[in-house]
Amino acid sequence: MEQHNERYLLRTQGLTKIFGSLVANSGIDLEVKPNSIHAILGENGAGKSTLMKMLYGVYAPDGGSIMMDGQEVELHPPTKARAKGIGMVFQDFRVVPALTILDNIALSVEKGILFNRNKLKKRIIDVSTKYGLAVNPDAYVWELDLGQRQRLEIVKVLLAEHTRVIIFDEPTSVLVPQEVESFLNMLRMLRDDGYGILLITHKINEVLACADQVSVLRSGVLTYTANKEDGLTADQLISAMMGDKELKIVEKESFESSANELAIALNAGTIKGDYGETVLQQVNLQVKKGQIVGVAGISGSGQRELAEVLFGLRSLVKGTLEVGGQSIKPDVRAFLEAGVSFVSEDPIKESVIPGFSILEHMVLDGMELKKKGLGIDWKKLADELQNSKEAQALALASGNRRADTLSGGNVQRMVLTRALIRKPDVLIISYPSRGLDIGTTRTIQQHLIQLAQQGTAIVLFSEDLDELFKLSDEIVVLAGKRLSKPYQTTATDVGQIGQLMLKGESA
Ligand SMILES: Nc1ncnc2c1ncn2[C@@H]1O[C@H](COP(=O)(O)OP(=O)(O)OP(=O)(O)O)[C@@H](O)[C@H]1O
Repeated sequence: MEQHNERYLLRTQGLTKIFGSLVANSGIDLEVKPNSIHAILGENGAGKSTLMKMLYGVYAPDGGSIMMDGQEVELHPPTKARAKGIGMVFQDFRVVPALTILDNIALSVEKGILFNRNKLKKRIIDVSTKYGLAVNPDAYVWELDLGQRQRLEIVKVLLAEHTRVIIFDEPTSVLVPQEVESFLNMLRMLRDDGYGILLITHKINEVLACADQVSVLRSGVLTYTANKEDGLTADQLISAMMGDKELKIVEKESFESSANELAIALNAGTIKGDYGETVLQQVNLQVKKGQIVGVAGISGSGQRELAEVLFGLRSLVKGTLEVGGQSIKPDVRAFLEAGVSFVSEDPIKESVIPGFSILEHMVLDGMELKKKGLGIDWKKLADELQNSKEAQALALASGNRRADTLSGGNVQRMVLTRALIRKPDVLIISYPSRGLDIGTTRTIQQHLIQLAQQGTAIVLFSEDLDELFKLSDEIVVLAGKRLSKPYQTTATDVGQIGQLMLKGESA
């Protein structure tokens, strides 16, 4: 990396961004130093992504200035930011699935198609080995799981010519717990090599583990900055983020089902993946009314395919599926009518129509339509949504907001509200707290517990073992194309479930 002698690599003064009547960032003063990891914390919608997008040149600021090398710079559009040495690893990866890793990187770092394949391949291997990133240049991107795709993005940024500031937007939200430690190690290595790192995260333990400096955004204003030498603590950071609001404690009583009524049952199900490969073989899953069954497994063990079968988005190759004691055909309408709700693992990609408002999303598969003459009574729907317990608990934005103007966490709140507002008999929910700030995470967890107490059967997919243990009555584990028998949460522990995740039930 090129050496620079300034005290900072990048500095903003009074940086401001306005969307219509909303001031998303107001008067932000921020410094990125070399050899430093600067974590940015803040609740959903606080303005973190907006700030990062100005630094990466996606948005032009509406006010304030950005300095690099002692001079004011213009970073918009991103080509300018990249030329100045700023790289960004996004949450949604900007890669071409049909191409190999090598070709994807060639597209972004080489000029023209006449690049030297062997030379570039060697550079990819060298940089990925140096930072422990383990990528195979010849692998196709469609074959890669999310963690591998992220490593590709990082290699791309590192191979760009002038990179010295790297922005990571919630990088660990796509990683399984086993990958997080090596990711943090890589960040430390980058820091030690002189890079300035900006890290957006909702996970306080990650901040405590690696940040040299922390800043907190609240409602678009930078309200708090502290350095590692000042002694960072979790309590201090949480109260800087949340102010007087109290962080809820999630509590669950042990599950006792008097009815023993099965709400959803998969019997000897065999499931194929997108490419015709067998993903799960002869698996059984039974969830009673009012019960929460957690599904653990390392990513790519069949979570997505199983969840899709449980909502009629994918057919079984063999076996049967019953909802409320009745067999059901693989058709989403039938599942909705039978009282099943679904939250997919990647709502932004799979469940959101960018030009639609929140309210329009609600009626897509959530709220009952209110008729007015021959049309829909939108006003009545909007009132019903705004007054609903679910929307209020999750502080959902106003119903007329377009989904593509929402922050990532606010999209997740919309999708969760939509699934919960129907008070489903069965809820299939993947990664409920992905992208949510710490306060909202607790709210949704408590809400799921309450929903189960009112009789909803919940199948909970999560990579967060703490969350699975906190919420589930039983945990089942996906490994080696099988689903384990159910383990009572009170009679097992993280160690046993972790072993099962790695080795399956023969372990
Ligand atoms: N393109 C846009 N048009 C209108 N409003 C926007 C746009 N992008 C963001 N906003 C609004 O700006 C505010 C800040 O959003 P931002 O995405 O920066 O928040 P964030 O802190 O990154 O949140 P999260 O933790 O949920 O990702 C939010 O109220 C959001 O709805």
